[in-house]
Amino acid sequence: MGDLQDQQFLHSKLGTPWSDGTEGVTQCPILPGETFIYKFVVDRAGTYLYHGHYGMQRAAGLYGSIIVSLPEGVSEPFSYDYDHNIILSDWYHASTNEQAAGLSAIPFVFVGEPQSLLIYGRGKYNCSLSTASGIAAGVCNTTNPECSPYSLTVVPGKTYRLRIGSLTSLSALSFEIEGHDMTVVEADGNYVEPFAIRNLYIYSGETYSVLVKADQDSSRNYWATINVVARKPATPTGLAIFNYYPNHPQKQPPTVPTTGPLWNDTTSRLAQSLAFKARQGFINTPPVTSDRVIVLLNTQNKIDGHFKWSLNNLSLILPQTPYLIALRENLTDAFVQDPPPDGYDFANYDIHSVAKNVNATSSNRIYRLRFNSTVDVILQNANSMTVNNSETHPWHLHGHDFWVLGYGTGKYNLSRDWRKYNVVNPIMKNTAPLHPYGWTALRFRADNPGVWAFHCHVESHFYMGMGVVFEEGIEKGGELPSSIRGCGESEGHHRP
Ligand SMILES: O=C1O[C@H]([C@@H](O)CO)C(O)=C1O
Repeated sequence: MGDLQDQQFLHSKLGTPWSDGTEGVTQCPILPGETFIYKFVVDRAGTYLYHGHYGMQRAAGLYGSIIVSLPEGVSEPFSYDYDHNIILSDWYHASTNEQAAGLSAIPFVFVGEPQSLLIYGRGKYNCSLSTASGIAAGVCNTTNPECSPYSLTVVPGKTYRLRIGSLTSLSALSFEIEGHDMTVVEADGNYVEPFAIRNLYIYSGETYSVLVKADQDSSRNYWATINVVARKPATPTGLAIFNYYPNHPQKQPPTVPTTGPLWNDTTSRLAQSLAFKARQGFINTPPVTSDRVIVLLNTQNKIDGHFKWSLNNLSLILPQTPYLIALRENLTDAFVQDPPPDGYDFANYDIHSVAKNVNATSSNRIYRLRFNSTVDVILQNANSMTVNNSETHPWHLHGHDFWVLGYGTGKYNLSRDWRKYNVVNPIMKNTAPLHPYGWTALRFRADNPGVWAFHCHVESHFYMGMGVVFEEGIEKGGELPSSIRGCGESEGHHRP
Protein backbone atom coordinates (compact mmCIF):
# COMPACT_ATOMS: atom_id res chain seq x y z
CA MET A 1 0.00 0.00 0.00
CA GLY A 2 1.98 2.99 -1.22
CA ASP A 3 -0.42 5.42 0.35
CA LEU A 4 -0.76 7.37 3.54
CA GLN A 5 -2.06 5.10 6.21
CA ASP A 6 -2.80 5.03 9.89
CA GLN A 7 -4.05 2.20 11.98
CA GLN A 8 -6.57 2.80 14.67
CA PHE A 9 -7.24 0.41 17.48
CA LEU A 10 -10.74 0.62 18.81
CA HIS A 11 -9.68 -0.20 22.32
CA SER A 12 -6.33 1.46 22.92
CA LYS A 13 -6.36 1.81 26.65
CA LEU A 14 -4.81 3.71 29.48
CA GLY A 15 -1.37 5.26 29.22
CA THR A 16 -0.56 5.16 25.51
CA PRO A 17 -2.68 7.89 23.87
CA TRP A 18 -0.15 8.12 21.00
CA SER A 19 -1.06 4.55 19.97
CA ASP A 20 -4.65 5.40 19.05
CA GLY A 21 -3.82 5.99 15.38
CA THR A 22 -6.03 9.00 14.71
CA GLU A 23 -4.42 11.31 12.17
CA GLY A 24 -4.71 14.95 13.27
CA VAL A 25 -5.69 13.95 16.81
CA THR A 26 -2.92 11.73 18.17
CA GLN A 27 -0.35 11.63 15.37
CA CYS A 28 0.85 12.80 11.98
CA PRO A 29 0.03 10.67 8.95
CA ILE A 30 2.33 7.75 8.21
CA LEU A 31 4.01 8.57 4.91
CA PRO A 32 4.42 6.11 2.04
CA GLY A 33 7.24 3.69 2.76
CA GLU A 34 7.31 4.51 6.45
CA THR A 35 6.83 2.08 9.29
CA PHE A 36 4.96 2.99 12.46
CA ILE A 37 4.78 0.73 15.47
CA TYR A 38 1.74 0.79 17.75
CA LYS A 39 2.34 -0.50 21.23
CA PHE A 40 -0.36 -0.76 23.89
CA VAL A 41 -1.56 -3.03 26.64
CA VAL A 42 -4.54 -5.22 25.84
CA ASP A 43 -6.42 -5.08 29.10
CA ARG A 44 -9.55 -7.05 28.33
CA ALA A 45 -10.36 -10.19 26.38
CA GLY A 46 -12.83 -9.78 23.54
CA THR A 47 -13.50 -8.91 19.93
CA TYR A 48 -12.09 -5.65 18.55
CA LEU A 49 -11.48 -3.91 15.24
CA TYR A 50 -8.66 -1.82 13.80
CA HIS A 51 -8.61 0.29 10.66
CA GLY A 52 -7.04 3.19 8.80
CA HIS A 53 -8.08 6.57 10.18
CA TYR A 54 -6.79 8.92 7.51
CA GLY A 55 -9.14 10.44 4.92
CA MET A 56 -11.41 7.72 3.62
CA GLN A 57 -8.85 4.93 3.50
CA ARG A 58 -10.91 2.55 5.59
CA ALA A 59 -13.39 2.32 2.73
CA ALA A 60 -10.60 0.94 0.52
CA GLY A 61 -10.21 -2.07 2.82
CA LEU A 62 -7.57 -1.01 5.34
CA TYR A 63 -9.05 -2.87 8.32
CA GLY A 64 -9.09 -6.06 10.31
CA SER A 65 -10.02 -7.53 13.66
CA ILE A 66 -8.13 -8.26 16.85
CA ILE A 67 -9.20 -11.07 19.13
CA VAL A 68 -7.86 -10.76 22.65
CA SER A 69 -7.90 -14.13 24.39
CA LEU A 70 -8.59 -14.74 28.06
CA PRO A 71 -5.65 -15.23 30.40
CA GLU A 72 -4.62 -18.85 31.12
CA GLY A 73 -7.03 -20.55 33.49
CA VAL A 74 -9.91 -18.08 32.96
CA SER A 75 -12.95 -19.24 31.00
CA GLU A 76 -15.86 -17.48 29.33
CA PRO A 77 -19.19 -17.39 31.20
CA PHE A 78 -20.77 -19.31 28.30
CA SER A 79 -19.78 -22.40 26.39
CA TYR A 80 -19.28 -23.24 22.74
CA ASP A 81 -17.34 -25.73 20.67
CA TYR A 82 -15.78 -23.56 17.96
CA ASP A 83 -14.96 -19.93 17.41
CA HIS A 84 -15.20 -18.07 14.05
CA ASN A 85 -14.48 -14.49 13.17
CA ILE A 86 -16.44 -12.67 10.45
CA ILE A 87 -16.04 -9.10 9.23
CA LEU A 88 -18.96 -7.54 7.41
CA SER A 89 -18.36 -4.70 5.01
CA ASP A 90 -19.70 -2.85 2.01
CA TRP A 91 -17.85 -2.28 -1.25
CA TYR A 92 -17.70 0.49 -3.82
CA HIS A 93 -16.34 0.42 -7.34
CA ALA A 94 -15.29 4.07 -7.22
CA SER A 95 -11.92 4.64 -5.56
CA THR A 96 -11.87 6.35 -2.20
CA ASN A 97 -10.09 9.34 -3.76
CA GLU A 98 -12.93 9.68 -6.24
CA GLN A 99 -15.47 9.37 -3.42
CA ALA A 100 -13.67 11.98 -1.31
CA ALA A 101 -13.43 14.35 -4.29
CA GLY A 102 -17.21 14.08 -4.84
CA LEU A 103 -17.94 14.81 -1.18
CA SER A 104 -15.80 17.96 -1.29
CA ALA A 105 -17.11 19.17 -4.65
CA ILE A 106 -19.72 21.71 -5.70
CA PRO A 107 -22.10 20.33 -6.79
CA PHE A 108 -21.91 17.68 -4.06
CA VAL A 109 -21.65 14.07 -5.22
CA PHE A 110 -22.56 11.61 -2.49
CA VAL A 111 -20.86 8.19 -2.37
CA GLY A 112 -24.30 6.60 -2.76
CA GLU A 113 -25.26 3.05 -1.90
CA PRO A 114 -22.45 0.47 -2.16
CA GLN A 115 -22.21 -1.89 -5.15
CA SER A 116 -21.89 -4.97 -2.92
CA LEU A 117 -22.14 -6.19 0.65
CA LEU A 118 -19.31 -8.44 1.76
CA ILE A 119 -19.19 -11.29 4.27
CA TYR A 120 -15.62 -12.28 5.01
CA GLY A 121 -14.53 -10.13 2.07
CA ARG A 122 -16.72 -11.90 -0.42
CA GLY A 123 -19.74 -10.51 -2.18
CA LYS A 124 -21.70 -10.34 -5.36
CA TYR A 125 -22.40 -7.62 -7.84
CA ASN A 126 -25.72 -7.19 -9.60
CA CYS A 127 -24.42 -8.05 -13.06
CA SER A 128 -27.39 -6.60 -14.86
CA LEU A 129 -26.11 -3.16 -13.78
CA SER A 130 -22.70 -3.81 -15.23
CA THR A 131 -21.34 -1.71 -18.06
CA ALA A 132 -19.42 -3.18 -20.98
CA SER A 133 -16.16 -1.90 -19.48
CA GLY A 134 -17.13 -3.45 -16.14
CA ILE A 135 -17.71 -6.80 -17.78
CA ALA A 136 -14.40 -6.51 -19.60
CA ALA A 137 -12.73 -5.76 -16.25
CA GLY A 138 -14.16 -8.98 -14.85
CA VAL A 139 -16.67 -7.57 -12.33
CA CYS A 140 -19.21 -10.14 -13.46
CA ASN A 141 -17.12 -13.26 -13.69
CA THR A 142 -19.41 -15.47 -11.63
CA THR A 143 -17.51 -18.65 -12.44
CA ASN A 144 -14.34 -17.38 -10.82
CA PRO A 145 -13.94 -19.35 -7.57
CA GLU A 146 -12.97 -16.08 -5.87
CA CYS A 147 -16.56 -14.98 -6.47
CA SER A 148 -18.07 -17.89 -4.56
CA PRO A 149 -19.59 -16.99 -1.21
CA TYR A 150 -17.85 -17.55 2.08
CA SER A 151 -18.88 -20.92 3.48
CA LEU A 152 -18.88 -21.63 7.20
CA THR A 153 -18.76 -25.36 7.81
CA VAL A 154 -20.53 -26.62 10.93
CA VAL A 155 -20.80 -30.07 12.48
CA PRO A 156 -24.36 -31.08 13.40
CA GLY A 157 -25.05 -30.67 17.11
CA LYS A 158 -22.11 -28.35 17.82
CA THR A 159 -22.34 -24.77 19.09
CA TYR A 160 -20.47 -21.98 17.34
CA ARG A 161 -19.33 -18.65 18.64
CA LEU A 162 -19.44 -16.19 15.75
CA ARG A 163 -17.54 -12.99 16.36
CA ILE A 164 -19.16 -10.53 13.99
CA GLY A 165 -17.71 -7.09 13.34
CA SER A 166 -18.95 -4.44 10.93
CA LEU A 167 -16.55 -2.15 9.09
CA THR A 168 -18.98 -0.86 6.51
CA SER A 169 -18.38 2.58 5.03
CA LEU A 170 -22.03 3.47 5.07
CA SER A 171 -24.45 0.62 5.56
CA ALA A 172 -26.24 -0.43 8.72
CA LEU A 173 -26.89 -4.15 8.39
CA SER A 174 -29.20 -6.89 9.51
CA PHE A 175 -27.41 -10.25 9.78
CA GLU A 176 -29.25 -13.54 10.00
CA ILE A 177 -28.75 -17.25 9.52
CA GLU A 178 -31.76 -18.85 7.92
CA GLY A 179 -33.67 -21.11 10.34
CA HIS A 180 -31.30 -20.54 13.27
CA ASP A 181 -31.70 -18.46 16.40
CA MET A 182 -28.65 -16.63 17.68
CA THR A 183 -27.85 -15.81 21.30
CA VAL A 184 -25.94 -12.56 21.78
CA VAL A 185 -23.26 -12.83 24.48
CA GLU A 186 -20.72 -10.08 23.78
CA ALA A 187 -20.82 -6.54 22.43
CA ASP A 188 -17.69 -4.43 21.75
CA GLY A 189 -15.62 -6.63 24.09
CA ASN A 190 -18.12 -6.61 26.97
CA TYR A 191 -20.30 -9.49 28.13
CA VAL A 192 -24.02 -8.95 27.68
CA GLU A 193 -26.90 -10.75 29.34
CA PRO A 194 -27.62 -13.51 26.78
CA PHE A 195 -30.73 -13.05 24.69
CA ALA A 196 -32.03 -14.80 21.60
CA ILE A 197 -32.56 -13.03 18.31
CA ARG A 198 -33.49 -13.96 14.76
CA ASN A 199 -31.59 -11.10 13.18
CA LEU A 200 -28.75 -8.98 14.47
CA TYR A 201 -28.72 -5.28 13.65
CA ILE A 202 -25.11 -4.24 13.43
CA TYR A 203 -23.74 -0.75 12.81
CA SER A 204 -20.31 0.20 11.50
CA GLY A 205 -17.66 -0.02 14.23
CA GLU A 206 -19.56 -2.50 16.37
CA THR A 207 -18.64 -6.09 17.23
CA TYR A 208 -20.84 -8.84 18.65
CA SER A 209 -20.41 -12.47 19.61
CA VAL A 210 -23.40 -14.70 19.00
CA LEU A 211 -23.78 -18.37 19.81
CA VAL A 212 -25.43 -20.54 17.16
CA LYS A 213 -26.22 -24.24 17.51
CA ALA A 214 -26.13 -26.38 14.37
CA ASP A 215 -29.43 -28.04 15.28
CA GLN A 216 -31.36 -27.92 12.00
CA ASP A 217 -31.81 -30.40 9.12
CA SER A 218 -28.23 -31.41 8.38
CA SER A 219 -28.98 -32.79 4.92
CA ARG A 220 -28.87 -29.28 3.47
CA ASN A 221 -27.09 -25.94 3.70
CA TYR A 222 -28.58 -22.59 4.86
CA TRP A 223 -28.11 -18.98 3.82
CA ALA A 224 -26.37 -16.51 6.07
CA THR A 225 -27.36 -13.06 4.85
CA ILE A 226 -26.73 -9.38 5.35
CA ASN A 227 -29.16 -6.72 4.18
CA VAL A 228 -29.02 -2.94 4.31
CA VAL A 229 -31.30 -1.32 6.88
CA ALA A 230 -31.82 2.33 7.87
CA ARG A 231 -31.32 3.59 4.30
CA LYS A 232 -33.39 2.64 1.27
CA PRO A 233 -31.41 -0.35 -0.03
CA ALA A 234 -29.98 -0.42 -3.53
CA THR A 235 -27.46 -3.20 -2.92
CA PRO A 236 -28.06 -6.93 -3.36
CA THR A 237 -28.24 -9.12 -0.25
CA GLY A 238 -24.80 -10.22 0.94
CA LEU A 239 -24.62 -14.00 1.03
CA ALA A 240 -22.64 -16.69 2.81
CA ILE A 241 -23.35 -20.39 3.19
CA PHE A 242 -23.95 -22.00 6.58
CA ASN A 243 -22.68 -25.41 5.54
CA TYR A 244 -23.67 -28.56 7.43
CA TYR A 245 -20.89 -31.09 7.23
CA PRO A 246 -20.63 -33.32 5.13
CA ASN A 247 -22.60 -31.42 2.46
CA HIS A 248 -20.43 -29.70 -0.15
CA PRO A 249 -19.46 -26.25 1.21
CA GLN A 250 -20.78 -24.55 -1.94
CA LYS A 251 -23.99 -26.59 -2.25
CA GLN A 252 -26.74 -24.03 -2.82
CA PRO A 253 -29.40 -23.92 -0.12
CA PRO A 254 -32.80 -24.86 -1.62
CA THR A 255 -34.41 -21.60 -0.49
CA VAL A 256 -34.51 -17.99 -1.63
CA PRO A 257 -32.29 -15.83 0.60
CA THR A 258 -34.18 -13.39 2.82
CA THR A 259 -34.20 -9.72 1.95
CA GLY A 260 -34.26 -8.96 5.68
CA PRO A 261 -36.54 -6.78 7.79
CA LEU A 262 -38.13 -3.63 6.39
CA TRP A 263 -35.31 -1.13 5.93
CA ASN A 264 -37.28 1.66 7.60
CA ASP A 265 -38.50 -0.33 10.61
CA THR A 266 -36.83 1.99 13.11
CA THR A 267 -39.02 0.63 15.92
CA SER A 268 -37.53 -2.84 15.68
CA ARG A 269 -33.98 -1.48 15.53
CA LEU A 270 -34.63 0.73 18.56
CA ALA A 271 -36.15 -2.25 20.40
CA GLN A 272 -33.01 -4.31 19.81
CA SER A 273 -30.77 -1.44 20.97
CA LEU A 274 -32.85 -1.22 24.17
CA ALA A 275 -32.74 -4.99 24.76
CA PHE A 276 -29.01 -5.10 25.60
CA LYS A 277 -28.13 -5.37 29.29
CA ALA A 278 -24.83 -6.03 31.02
CA ARG A 279 -24.34 -9.66 31.96
CA GLN A 280 -25.17 -10.66 35.56
CA GLY A 281 -21.93 -11.08 37.48
CA PHE A 282 -20.09 -8.72 35.11
CA ILE A 283 -22.01 -5.53 35.75
CA ASN A 284 -19.91 -2.41 36.01
CA THR A 285 -22.38 0.10 37.40
CA PRO A 286 -22.05 3.71 36.28
CA PRO A 287 -21.78 6.63 38.69
CA VAL A 288 -25.40 7.62 39.46
CA THR A 289 -24.91 11.20 38.41
CA SER A 290 -22.57 13.03 36.08
CA ASP A 291 -20.44 16.14 36.46
CA ARG A 292 -21.18 17.52 33.03
CA VAL A 293 -23.81 17.03 30.34
CA ILE A 294 -22.93 17.73 26.72
CA VAL A 295 -25.81 17.63 24.26
CA LEU A 296 -24.74 17.28 20.64
CA LEU A 297 -27.30 18.22 18.00
CA ASN A 298 -26.54 16.24 14.82
CA THR A 299 -27.35 18.23 11.68
CA GLN A 300 -26.57 18.21 8.01
CA ASN A 301 -25.38 21.59 6.82
CA LYS A 302 -23.72 23.71 4.22
CA ILE A 303 -20.50 25.65 4.56
CA ASP A 304 -19.64 27.92 1.62
CA GLY A 305 -21.86 25.73 -0.53
CA HIS A 306 -20.26 22.45 0.56
CA PHE A 307 -22.31 19.69 2.19
CA LYS A 308 -21.25 18.98 5.80
CA TRP A 309 -22.41 17.39 9.04
CA SER A 310 -22.21 19.36 12.28
CA LEU A 311 -22.53 19.10 16.04
CA ASN A 312 -24.12 22.13 17.64
CA ASN A 313 -23.51 23.89 14.33
CA LEU A 314 -19.77 23.18 14.24
CA SER A 315 -18.32 20.88 11.60
CA LEU A 316 -14.99 19.30 12.57
CA ILE A 317 -11.86 19.90 10.55
CA LEU A 318 -8.69 18.47 12.04
CA PRO A 319 -5.70 20.78 12.54
CA GLN A 320 -2.35 20.36 10.75
CA THR A 321 -0.63 19.78 14.07
CA PRO A 322 -2.16 16.83 15.95
CA TYR A 323 -3.94 17.93 19.13
CA LEU A 324 -1.89 15.60 21.31
CA ILE A 325 1.34 17.35 20.29
CA ALA A 326 -0.17 20.86 20.25
CA LEU A 327 -1.57 20.49 23.78
CA ARG A 328 1.53 18.92 25.29
CA GLU A 329 3.76 21.58 23.77
CA ASN A 330 1.44 24.51 24.31
CA LEU A 331 1.23 25.39 20.62
CA THR A 332 -1.81 27.59 21.20
CA ASP A 333 -2.00 28.75 17.59
CA ALA A 334 -2.37 25.16 16.32
CA PHE A 335 -6.15 25.25 16.89
CA VAL A 336 -8.83 27.63 18.19
CA GLN A 337 -8.71 27.56 21.98
CA ASP A 338 -12.34 28.53 22.79
CA PRO A 339 -14.45 25.50 23.74
CA PRO A 340 -17.33 24.38 21.55
CA PRO A 341 -20.84 24.71 23.05
CA ASP A 342 -22.30 22.10 25.47
CA GLY A 343 -25.76 22.39 23.94
CA TYR A 344 -27.92 23.94 21.24
CA ASP A 345 -30.95 26.19 21.10
CA PHE A 346 -33.27 23.59 22.76
CA ALA A 347 -36.34 25.82 22.86
CA ASN A 348 -36.36 26.91 19.24
CA TYR A 349 -34.80 24.13 17.19
CA ASP A 350 -37.31 21.91 15.39
CA ILE A 351 -35.66 18.51 14.92
CA HIS A 352 -38.46 17.33 12.62
CA SER A 353 -37.92 19.88 9.85
CA VAL A 354 -35.11 20.90 7.56
CA ALA A 355 -33.31 23.65 9.47
CA LYS A 356 -34.45 27.16 8.52
CA ASN A 357 -30.85 28.19 8.10
CA VAL A 358 -28.71 25.16 7.31
CA ASN A 359 -25.41 27.00 7.34
CA ALA A 360 -22.74 25.93 9.84
CA THR A 361 -19.14 26.84 10.67
CA SER A 362 -15.96 24.80 10.33
CA SER A 363 -14.21 24.28 13.65
CA ASN A 364 -11.21 22.61 15.24
CA ARG A 365 -12.23 23.51 18.81
CA ILE A 366 -12.21 20.74 21.40
CA TYR A 367 -14.04 19.79 24.61
CA ARG A 368 -11.66 19.86 27.57
CA LEU A 369 -12.88 17.54 30.30
CA ARG A 370 -11.88 17.51 33.96
CA PHE A 371 -9.71 14.49 34.54
CA ASN A 372 -11.63 11.64 36.22
CA SER A 373 -14.94 13.48 35.95
CA THR A 374 -18.09 11.73 34.76
CA VAL A 375 -19.43 13.06 31.48
CA ASP A 376 -22.81 12.48 29.86
CA VAL A 377 -23.12 12.92 26.13
CA ILE A 378 -26.58 13.11 24.66
CA LEU A 379 -26.68 12.70 20.93
CA GLN A 380 -29.70 14.41 19.45
CA ASN A 381 -30.73 13.48 15.94
CA ALA A 382 -32.60 15.82 13.60
CA ASN A 383 -33.91 16.12 10.09
CA SER A 384 -31.21 16.22 7.41
CA MET A 385 -31.34 18.71 4.54
CA THR A 386 -33.79 16.35 2.82
CA VAL A 387 -37.47 16.73 3.76
CA ASN A 388 -38.78 13.90 6.01
CA ASN A 389 -35.36 12.32 6.38
CA SER A 390 -33.27 11.66 9.47
CA GLU A 391 -30.37 9.22 9.19
CA THR A 392 -28.84 6.61 11.47
CA HIS A 393 -25.37 7.42 12.82
CA PRO A 394 -23.15 4.94 14.69
CA TRP A 395 -21.14 7.02 17.16
CA HIS A 396 -17.73 5.72 18.17
CA LEU A 397 -15.64 6.93 21.12
CA HIS A 398 -11.88 6.44 21.15
CA GLY A 399 -9.93 5.50 24.26
CA HIS A 400 -12.94 4.62 26.44
CA ASP A 401 -15.97 2.48 26.82
CA PHE A 402 -19.16 4.33 27.67
CA TRP A 403 -22.27 3.17 29.45
CA VAL A 404 -25.29 3.20 27.18
CA LEU A 405 -27.84 4.84 29.46
CA GLY A 406 -30.72 4.98 27.05
CA TYR A 407 -32.29 5.66 23.71
CA GLY A 408 -35.45 7.58 22.95
CA THR A 409 -37.43 9.13 20.17
CA GLY A 410 -38.02 12.81 19.51
CA LYS A 411 -36.36 15.72 21.22
CA TYR A 412 -34.48 14.87 24.41
CA ASN A 413 -36.03 16.65 27.37
CA LEU A 414 -33.32 17.76 29.81
CA SER A 415 -35.57 17.92 32.83
CA ARG A 416 -37.42 14.64 32.25
CA ASP A 417 -35.70 12.09 30.03
CA TRP A 418 -32.86 11.22 32.44
CA ARG A 419 -35.54 9.31 34.38
CA LYS A 420 -35.60 6.78 31.53
CA TYR A 421 -31.92 5.92 32.03
CA ASN A 422 -30.81 2.44 32.92
CA VAL A 423 -28.24 2.98 35.68
CA VAL A 424 -28.70 -0.55 37.08
CA ASN A 425 -27.21 -2.78 34.38
CA PRO A 426 -26.40 -0.72 31.27
CA ILE A 427 -24.03 -2.27 28.77
CA MET A 428 -20.67 -0.72 28.08
CA LYS A 429 -19.65 -0.22 24.46
CA ASN A 430 -17.42 1.93 22.32
CA THR A 431 -19.92 2.40 19.46
CA ALA A 432 -23.67 3.01 19.69
CA PRO A 433 -26.28 3.98 17.13
CA LEU A 434 -28.19 7.23 17.05
CA HIS A 435 -31.55 6.37 15.50
CA PRO A 436 -33.57 8.64 13.15
CA TYR A 437 -35.27 11.55 14.97
CA GLY A 438 -34.09 10.02 18.24
CA TRP A 439 -31.59 10.51 21.04
CA THR A 440 -28.91 8.33 22.58
CA ALA A 441 -27.56 9.00 26.08
CA LEU A 442 -24.03 7.86 26.98
CA ARG A 443 -21.92 8.25 30.14
CA PHE A 444 -18.18 7.83 30.52
CA ARG A 445 -15.37 8.48 32.96
CA ALA A 446 -12.77 10.89 31.63
CA ASP A 447 -10.03 8.68 33.03
CA ASN A 448 -7.70 8.15 30.08
CA PRO A 449 -5.13 10.97 29.77
CA GLY A 450 -4.98 12.09 26.16
CA VAL A 451 -7.03 13.44 23.27
CA TRP A 452 -9.84 11.34 21.87
CA ALA A 453 -12.01 11.51 18.81
CA PHE A 454 -15.74 10.84 19.12
CA HIS A 455 -17.37 10.57 15.73
CA CYS A 456 -19.89 9.06 13.38
CA HIS A 457 -18.41 5.81 12.07
CA VAL A 458 -19.93 6.32 8.61
CA GLU A 459 -16.79 7.04 6.61
CA SER A 460 -18.29 9.80 4.46
CA HIS A 461 -19.97 11.48 7.43
CA PHE A 462 -16.75 11.73 9.46
CA TYR A 463 -15.05 13.05 6.32
CA MET A 464 -17.81 15.69 6.16
CA GLY A 465 -17.06 16.84 9.71
CA MET A 466 -19.27 14.63 11.89
CA GLY A 467 -17.15 14.40 15.00
CA VAL A 468 -15.90 16.14 18.12
CA VAL A 469 -12.70 15.82 20.16
CA PHE A 470 -12.32 15.40 23.93
CA GLU A 471 -9.22 16.17 25.99
CA GLU A 472 -8.56 15.01 29.53
CA GLY A 473 -5.49 14.83 31.78
CA ILE A 474 -3.21 15.93 28.96
CA GLU A 475 -0.38 16.75 31.35
CA LYS A 476 -0.27 13.18 32.66
CA GLY A 477 1.59 10.23 31.22
CA GLY A 478 4.91 9.57 29.57
CA GLU A 479 6.88 11.41 26.96
CA LEU A 480 5.41 11.51 23.46
CA PRO A 481 7.23 9.22 21.05
CA SER A 482 8.97 11.10 18.23
CA SER A 483 7.36 8.76 15.69
CA ILE A 484 4.03 10.63 15.92
CA ARG A 485 5.70 13.92 14.87
CA GLY A 486 6.62 15.50 11.54
CA CYS A 487 3.60 17.51 10.39
CA GLY A 488 2.26 21.01 11.02
CA GLU A 489 4.23 22.68 13.77
CA SER A 490 5.63 19.39 15.08
CA GLU A 491 9.08 18.98 13.71
CA GLY A 492 11.85 16.52 14.25
CA HIS A 493 10.32 13.16 13.66
CA HIS A 494 12.67 10.25 13.43
CA ARG A 495 11.23 7.08 12.08
CA PRO A 496 13.07 3.84 11.46
O1 LIG B 1 -24.30 12.70 3.87
C1 LIG B 1 -25.18 12.39 3.08
O2 LIG B 1 -25.53 13.08 1.96
C2 LIG B 1 -26.57 12.37 1.29
C3 LIG B 1 -27.80 13.20 1.14
O3 LIG B 1 -28.27 13.62 2.39
C4 LIG B 1 -27.56 14.43 0.31
O4 LIG B 1 -27.24 14.10 -0.99
C5 LIG B 1 -26.81 11.21 2.15
O5 LIG B 1 -27.72 10.30 1.91
C6 LIG B 1 -25.98 11.23 3.20
O6 LIG B 1 -25.91 10.32 4.14
